[in-house]
Amino acid sequence: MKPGPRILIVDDDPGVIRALRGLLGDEGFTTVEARSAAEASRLLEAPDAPPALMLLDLRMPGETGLELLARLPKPLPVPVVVLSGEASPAEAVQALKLGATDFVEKPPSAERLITALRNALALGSLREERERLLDELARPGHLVGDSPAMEALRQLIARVGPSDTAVLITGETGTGKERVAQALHKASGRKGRLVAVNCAAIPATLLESELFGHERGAFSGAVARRTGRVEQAQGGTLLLDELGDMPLELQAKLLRVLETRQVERLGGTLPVTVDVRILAATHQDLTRAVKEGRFRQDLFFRLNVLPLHLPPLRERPEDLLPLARVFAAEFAGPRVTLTLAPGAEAALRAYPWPGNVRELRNVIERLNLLRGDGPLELRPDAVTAPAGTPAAAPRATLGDKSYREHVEDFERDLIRAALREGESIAGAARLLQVDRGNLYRRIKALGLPVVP
Ligand SMILES: Nc1ncnc2c1ncn2[C@@H]1O[C@H](COP(=O)(O)OP(=O)(O)OP(=O)(O)O)[C@@H](O)[C@H]1O
Repeated sequence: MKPGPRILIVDDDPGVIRALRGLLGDEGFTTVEARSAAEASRLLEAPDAPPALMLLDLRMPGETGLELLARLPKPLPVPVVVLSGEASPAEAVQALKLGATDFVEKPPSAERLITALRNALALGSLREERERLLDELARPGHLVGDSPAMEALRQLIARVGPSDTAVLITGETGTGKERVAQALHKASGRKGRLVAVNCAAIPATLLESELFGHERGAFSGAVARRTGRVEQAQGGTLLLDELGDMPLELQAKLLRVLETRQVERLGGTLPVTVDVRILAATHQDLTRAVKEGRFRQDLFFRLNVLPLHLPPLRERPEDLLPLARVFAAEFAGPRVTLTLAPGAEAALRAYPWPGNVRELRNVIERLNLLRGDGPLELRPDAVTAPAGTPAAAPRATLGDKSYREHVEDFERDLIRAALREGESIAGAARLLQVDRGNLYRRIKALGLPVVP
């Protein structure tokens, strides 16, 4: 039989230790014992078999239980249940503040003690799971997902990461292109930073100086010298996001940087040599953009040496649940786990996810906001009326929606039509006679896909 969880009993009274050892043994736990705080810390640090929980007496000669709790790193290395006879309520509160999970009075009833231990162990493993998930998410560029496509992508990134070749990352909006760029930067081992420039969000007139920098007085308003993003990425990686939206003249300048590895600041005389790895991301079909004369063929060839494609989320259903769990860990509290109501997984798989992983993240965030104190349960209706697809949802009557929601619905329909007709953000912005950067921010705020 598999041995039960190891409990570290810390008590200066050998009689108490004996009694607890018997009681816990009967319940299937194994025990390890310490007669002082110093001995307990040694056992906690033992690298081979750390205990799963510490049952700690507060009153001990020498260092007390409270002093030991105060000294241990936070969060505590193992869940702690405190056990004490004459401890005052103030001490109990203090122990809980120092991270103990529960407090049991001596002499404990067997039932109360065992319940406290089981609860503390369950909470400990939930915390561990949550920490593992959060850790996974926090690692820049860590790609969550169990699909064959994601696995292949991880392998490819490990292989091409260390080279200096430019990479073109393609995929629909929200599929994780920026995250892949972070993964590539991490795998490159390059010492410099990853600098990202969103070519659609910056007005075309400012993009050139943003990228290449300018000397003082290069144009009216250039009151001080400014290094561009390319130079800021020196020794690191430059991500050109939404590259399909870069104006043609700038494409020529970018090609020159790729070929010569030198940049010229606006108004500058001497070129600056740069050691920068270029990554580009786009949701647009660049082959079509080349045919239509919106994108330079030579630049396309230069970047397309290493194309990396991210399939839409609807084509990799194996990633849905792992991603949902990671986002649940990100948004919900430590005691909350994501559960699935009957039919929820089928609903996730049936839904087309036009906003891809970003939309799934929004769904989980909304679910967490709406749950109040209740459980985080994903029900099939969580994805039947998503933001940004009112066509699929029944039209609400006037009374159902606020003024703001009506206006936003109208805005969504309008922008979607402009994107269809204009074929890109730049085209839509021209049709609507608005600034491209502002339009881009509105699209994101309304949860719309940036694809026409
Ligand atoms: N495989 C993944 N693992 C973990 N998080 C992911 C993954 N893919 C996407 N995300 C998360 O989903 C969100 C959208 O991803 P990201 O910004 O990388 O998409 P994108 O393709 O660059 O979008 P856009 O084209 O709109 O700029 C981010 O919060 C990102 O961290």
